[in-house]
Amino acid sequence: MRVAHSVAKVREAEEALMARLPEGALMQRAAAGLAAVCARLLRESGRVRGRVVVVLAGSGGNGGDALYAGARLAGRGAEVHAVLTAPKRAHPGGLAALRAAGGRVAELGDVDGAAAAALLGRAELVLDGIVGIGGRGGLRDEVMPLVRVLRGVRRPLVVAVDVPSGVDADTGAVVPETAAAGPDGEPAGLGARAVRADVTVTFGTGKPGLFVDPGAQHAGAVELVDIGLEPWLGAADLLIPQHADVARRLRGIAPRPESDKYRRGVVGIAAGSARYPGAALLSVAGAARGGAGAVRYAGAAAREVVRAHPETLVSDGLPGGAGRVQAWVVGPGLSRDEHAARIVDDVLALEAVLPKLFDADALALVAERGPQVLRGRHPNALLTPHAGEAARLLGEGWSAARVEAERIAAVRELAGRYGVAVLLKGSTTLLAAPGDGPVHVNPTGTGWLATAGSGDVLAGLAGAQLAAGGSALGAGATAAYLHGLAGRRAAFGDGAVGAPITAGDVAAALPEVWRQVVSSGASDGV
Ligand SMILES: NC(=O)C1=CN([C@@H]2O[C@H](COP(=O)(O)OP(=O)(O)OC[C@H]3O[C@@H](n4cnc5c(N)ncnc54)[C@H](OP(=O)(O)O)[C@@H]3O)[C@@H](O)[C@H]2O)[C@@H](O)CC1
Ligand SMILES: Nc1ncnc2c1ncn2[C@@H]1O[C@H](COP(=O)(O)OP(=O)(O)O)[C@@H](O)[C@H]1O
Ligand SMILES: [K+]
Repeated sequence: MRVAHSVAKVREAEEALMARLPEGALMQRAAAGLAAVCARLLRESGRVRGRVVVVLAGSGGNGGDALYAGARLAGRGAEVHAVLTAPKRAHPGGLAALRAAGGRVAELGDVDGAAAAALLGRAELVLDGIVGIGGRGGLRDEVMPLVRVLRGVRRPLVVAVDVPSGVDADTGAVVPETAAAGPDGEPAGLGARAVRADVTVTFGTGKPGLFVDPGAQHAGAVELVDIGLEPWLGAADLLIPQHADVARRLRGIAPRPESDKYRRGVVGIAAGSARYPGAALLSVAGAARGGAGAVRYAGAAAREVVRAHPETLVSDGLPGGAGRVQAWVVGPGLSRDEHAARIVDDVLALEAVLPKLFDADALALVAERGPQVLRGRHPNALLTPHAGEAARLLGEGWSAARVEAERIAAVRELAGRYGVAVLLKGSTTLLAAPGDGPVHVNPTGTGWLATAGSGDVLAGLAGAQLAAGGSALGAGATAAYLHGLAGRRAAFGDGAVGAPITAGDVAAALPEVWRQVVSSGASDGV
């Protein structure tokens, strides 16, 4: 399990630890770890000696880390150039160390467009130490010309110090660039007021913004440097499961000699309608490969379902009359007509403790009825909205865009308000349960999953995991993890190039990624 802590918790832990250490010791630990990662990255394509490293150093501790790390790399023979983005306030110790090691220093004002392009064009590695956890808002105007040049040059390896400068360390939010041209007449930027890194070397613990889009896209691969904060950190705010965590659960629900299909769990699917029969097939496809012993289908697409999945137990009535199940999935392709409303109300009338997953049209119907139909009544329910559905559930003041910009806050608010577990889908999928516990971030997935019906497969898969047992949060996190891996497997195969996939391809890839996770579960794989 990877973890992340809020900036406030990191600051508290740093203070507690610093009080026990000689002045500057913590920054030296950070800089040593940072330099070691940079040296390793440089050695992947040769030696450290003679390589051109550019350090972008701001005025705070983040710039200090970057300058000290630059000094260490210069000490190993790299040609290190620092650009001070706030020259009068650059970290004095770091600056002295870099100079003493033979590094060259320029001020931001001396490095205009052409000079910046020439310098960054020669760089093989750029250390982004403009701003770290002390950053507020997107990068300021004075550093944007440099950041735009960095974006434009033949890409050197960009290593962000602690967090990519301009990314909100707590939320992952970035400030988009305005469409207008920059102050020096440089072309209008298309990206964000933030650095885009290949690798982020973060200190002490992960920061939430490194794992949640759009911050995650700016962070690249995240490497943790241990500076001894752990004993002072307290509970994590974010958990990021890895192969080993998911493998443990999958091993736990694997069939045993005494298993039969009922003991493994039966998942019920109330999905599809005369208008959208496909959603029923895709939910059943996800459920059938999702780890339950059997799938019951109740609804208008019974005939199509049994033709495509002959192993399914089908009926065309309401879920309550379909026979015993260990978890119901309701919503994909259901429509929002009176009959759909009857189906949702029928599921809401089932035994309170029975796990129930609400997706798609069922979420719209739940939103109409209000949080009180779930809160305090269905402790094992799971909602699986995308951003638009989440905004509808949250109501006034929320839009899909706001949910996407404030995903962590949105998923927490939903779980709190409805009193149930919530899986918020999107480019970063998050899960939360009611209360102050950590939010789970799904680290798998690919943009190729943004294809019609892939959410239906996820709903079926998550329902099967619910039927197999355990908490709604655990079932949802496992389903999201497998679904993301299956999407990658279907889109990329064994290679690095993705291709379009269908939702059916995602379901078909599930057994393979299941095996992959369980067999490699001893090591952290993502
Ligand atoms: N504490 C420790 O023991 C350890 C800390 N460590 C390291 O220190 C980092 C935290 O250092 P920090 O607190 O000095 O803040 P930091 O991230 O450098 O930023 C502050 C500066 O940025 C500026 N600035 C702000 N927003 C901006 C913007 N949008 N665009 C541009 N500039 C902006 C702001 O300017 P001001 O508002 O003052 O004008 C101020 O000068 C942490 O991430 C880690 O790397 C490690 O060494 C481990 C030990
Ligand atoms: N940009 C993206 N990157 C990664 N995964 C994505 C992205 N966009 C969508 N997804 C995933 O694809 C699935 C889409 O589900 P959903 O929005 O319900 O679509 P549908 O209703 O068509 O099935 C979800 O699992 C979601 O997390
Ligand atoms: K940084």
